[in-house]
Amino acid sequence: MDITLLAAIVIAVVLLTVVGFFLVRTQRPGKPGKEETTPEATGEAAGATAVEDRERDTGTVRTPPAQAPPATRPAEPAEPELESPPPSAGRMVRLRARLARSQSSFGQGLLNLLSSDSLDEDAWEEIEDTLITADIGVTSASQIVESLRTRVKVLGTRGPDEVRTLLREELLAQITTAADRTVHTEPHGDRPAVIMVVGVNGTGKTTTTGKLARALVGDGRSVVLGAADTFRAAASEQLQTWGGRVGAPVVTKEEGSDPASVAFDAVSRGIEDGADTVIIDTAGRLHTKTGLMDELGKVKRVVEKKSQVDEVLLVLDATTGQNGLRQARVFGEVVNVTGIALTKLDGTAKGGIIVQVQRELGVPVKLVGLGEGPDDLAPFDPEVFVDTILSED
Ligand SMILES: Nc1nc2c(ncn2[C@@H]2O[C@H](COP(=O)(O)OP(=O)(O)OP(=O)(O)O)[C@@H](O)[C@H]2O)c(=O)[nH]1
Repeated sequence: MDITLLAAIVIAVVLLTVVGFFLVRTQRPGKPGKEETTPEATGEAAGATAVEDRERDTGTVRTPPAQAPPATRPAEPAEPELESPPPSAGRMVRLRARLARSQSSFGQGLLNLLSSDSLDEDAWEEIEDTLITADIGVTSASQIVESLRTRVKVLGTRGPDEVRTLLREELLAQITTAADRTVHTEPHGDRPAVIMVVGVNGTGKTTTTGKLARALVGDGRSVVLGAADTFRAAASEQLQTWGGRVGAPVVTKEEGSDPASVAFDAVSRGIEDGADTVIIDTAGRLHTKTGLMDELGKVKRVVEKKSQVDEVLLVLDATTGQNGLRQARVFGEVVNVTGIALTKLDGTAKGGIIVQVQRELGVPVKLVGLGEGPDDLAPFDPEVFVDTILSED
């Protein structure tokens, strides 16, 4: 055999052996190697890299990849049943027992003094002191006493009914103002009415916002709530609970967000939804903190870019007396308060604050809080108030 032919055969055999060895290796199962990478896997990795790049570029929050649905779905949580709150009309009459409990000692004290056998100087002074102790204010107290002295003299006799009638008229003359007590909740055109709820810490703003929303729903209105108290996370949760119970959507943002932006979004949502009323709960702030008061002014100005503000309700705690008046003055300067919601009237005998706050601020008390229950907020009715504190039962 030719030596060249032999060499060619040997080389061919060696080549076939080497190729055969590699072919067998690649078909054998073993550890995942580079050659095992699937196109899908490569695509996923490329996709992930693209997402990461986008995130790096835009700083957006990453959304977790969609999970494959489980074979059997867990049961949907049951929708909470919506409550049907009672309408707002006649609430003060329903809550008169609360009012009688807290205020009637004041009324009865006055009636007893006026009915005493001799109405001498000391007695008149005591009547004036009783009125001042009830936070009615010095000016109003002396006006009431002056007028009563004159009328008692003219009347001559002082039977219990006459005394009651006199006192009723004098108290009503001090409480009734020409100002309108309507809470302006009616939408105008395609825009909802906008109500801002303001006040110092702990007066009951969030509670009043929630109670008012309930009362409006009870009156057949649709309401959107704005949790612009972004300072206290619990306030937003509290409001969501109030809203959830009556099906009122609550616009919120994370703690520390700009309250003006929450308020703006809440009004936008109200317009989109065609809601009747938007109520914005704001953070409690001390009237002495200029920065915080400026922030409140900003919230109102930002809302006004979207819609007029129909009502600014100042929430005052009836138990804080004179301090409440100081707060009212400063808030009035910053946001043009249109009405007072006087809370915790069930917890104090100093209902006379109603007279003083209206006189000082020239703004009517529109709502009164008479308890911690969800429906313990009532439109203020001066006649029911006076009749209750002068009633014998
Ligand atoms: N007895 C009584 N308690 C009330 C009334 N209104 C509110 N409260 C209570 O007052 C407390 C404070 O109420 P909130 O609504 O949290 O007060 P807030 O003004 O929103 O508080 P901040 O957000 O901290 O400023 C709660 O315990 C309420 O239940 C009322 O009319 N009567």
